[in-house]
Amino acid sequence: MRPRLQGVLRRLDLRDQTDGYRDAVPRAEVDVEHALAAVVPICDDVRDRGAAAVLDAGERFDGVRSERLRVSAEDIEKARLGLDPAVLDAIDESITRLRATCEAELERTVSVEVAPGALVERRIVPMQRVGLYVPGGLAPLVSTVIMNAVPAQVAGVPGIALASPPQVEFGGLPHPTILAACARLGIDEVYAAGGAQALAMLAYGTEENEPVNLVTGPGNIYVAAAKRHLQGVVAIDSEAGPTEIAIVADSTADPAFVASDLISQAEHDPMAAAVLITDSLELADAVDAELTRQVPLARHEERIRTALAGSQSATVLVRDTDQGVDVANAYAAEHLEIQTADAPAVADRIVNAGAVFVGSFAPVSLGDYAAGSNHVLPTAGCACHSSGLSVRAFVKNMHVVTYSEAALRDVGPQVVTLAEAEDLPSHGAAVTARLERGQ
Ligand SMILES: NC(=O)c1ccc[n+]([C@@H]2O[C@H](COP(=O)([O-])OP(=O)(O)OC[C@H]3O[C@@H](n4cnc5c(N)ncnc54)[C@H](O)[C@@H]3O)[C@@H](O)[C@H]2O)c1
Ligand SMILES: N[C@H](CO)Cc1c[nH]c[nH+]1
Ligand SMILES: [Zn+2]
Repeated sequence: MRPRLQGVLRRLDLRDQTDGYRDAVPRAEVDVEHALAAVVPICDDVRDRGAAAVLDAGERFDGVRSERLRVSAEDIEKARLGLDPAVLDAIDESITRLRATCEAELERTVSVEVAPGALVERRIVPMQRVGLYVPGGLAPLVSTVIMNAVPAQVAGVPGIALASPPQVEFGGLPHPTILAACARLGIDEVYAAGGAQALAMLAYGTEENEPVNLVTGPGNIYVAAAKRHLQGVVAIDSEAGPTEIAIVADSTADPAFVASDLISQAEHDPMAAAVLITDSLELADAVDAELTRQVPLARHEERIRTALAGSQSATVLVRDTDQGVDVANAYAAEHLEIQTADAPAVADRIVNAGAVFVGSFAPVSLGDYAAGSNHVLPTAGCACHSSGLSVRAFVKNMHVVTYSEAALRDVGPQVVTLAEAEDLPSHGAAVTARLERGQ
């Protein structure tokens, strides 16, 4: 049965509402919390049985049993040689732009002399070993290799492992374009593993692979749930689950652009969310007409129809752009486009979004591939507390404290006083012992 195509997007009228937007905005019926029930036993099985459990889960969910988890150097090289030169050029452009952003964003070591001879340095150190996840269920997301790997490399991470689902048509290997992108970036530790089992493999380690300190990358609802479950065993970047696009648009927006951008992200997953927030009934009608025209022309029409007809997608009617901004901030979309008069001023008022795309000529698709921004972004409202992937995810801050004897003598009495106030006199004694020795 075909999913409902009622005016393409259902309408939610919030024009009379003045608060409570967080509960009113569209959300998927199945969320990360629900998916945990499927994911926890998979992760536990990988923790307990190692590589065999990863291969079993691959057979069950990806329909193919890989010969082995680690992809051989020969298979990576074969994929590199088979890559279309035009795709290679596009990969290189994407790498160059993202690298420029990452290099500028990398924080430097800061040294502060808080008193004479009293030095506190904030040293930036890279994570030592990270696991990058690249989706491959519905589409081989070669661009996600770039979005994960470039910030890790700019941060100086010495150990990088990457996992992507085994593909039936490639004999249980990840998609060859993904392998070719790995070759281009010099990543040689690649595993044919997808979903929760891949993340558990990276987090716990198996007889085939060493565990990592951090797992990054996007994926479907099961990948997002696995990240929530494994957080603590490893660090994660954010819960970057099924794609979302919200567009704040007024009567000045071009309905054909708005519709094509909604469709572009609905193309990812039947669970993808596409939300138009507008104060213009005329625009809402015109976007529906454009969706009706454009959706049947799309290659992944069924997936798009399902996403647009789902409870997670809607047109939200608002009184004016000010209310639109409030609704957008309450929704905290992964991607937020602003297609209004004076879009930069409206964008300045956005505080919750994974990434913001300003004006008619910055579609989300640009950011997906080659804007120089990162496309691994928090979903399901997590943009209220989490950030998109960047070099910052791949480094730690470490304070390094160096005091001379005179500098310790200077502040020592205060340390002793505070230690006494906390009823921890041995703390104070560790300082007094030094001060008495030097007298
Ligand atoms: N937020 C972001 O930054 C971002 C970026 C790119 C893509 N995405 C999202 O990534 C997702 C890619 O999804 P995908 O499915 O194509 O690839 P995927 O690689 O994320 O997921 C495929 C894996 O899902 C697992 N799986 C499938 N059905 C399962 C089930 N019933 N129970 C347990 N595990 C199951 C399988 O192990 C399979 O290997 C899309 O939702 C897309 O919107 C998000
Ligand atoms: N829109 C996705 C982020 O949600 C990223 C992507 C990769 N390829 C195409 N799009
Ligand atoms: Zn996309």
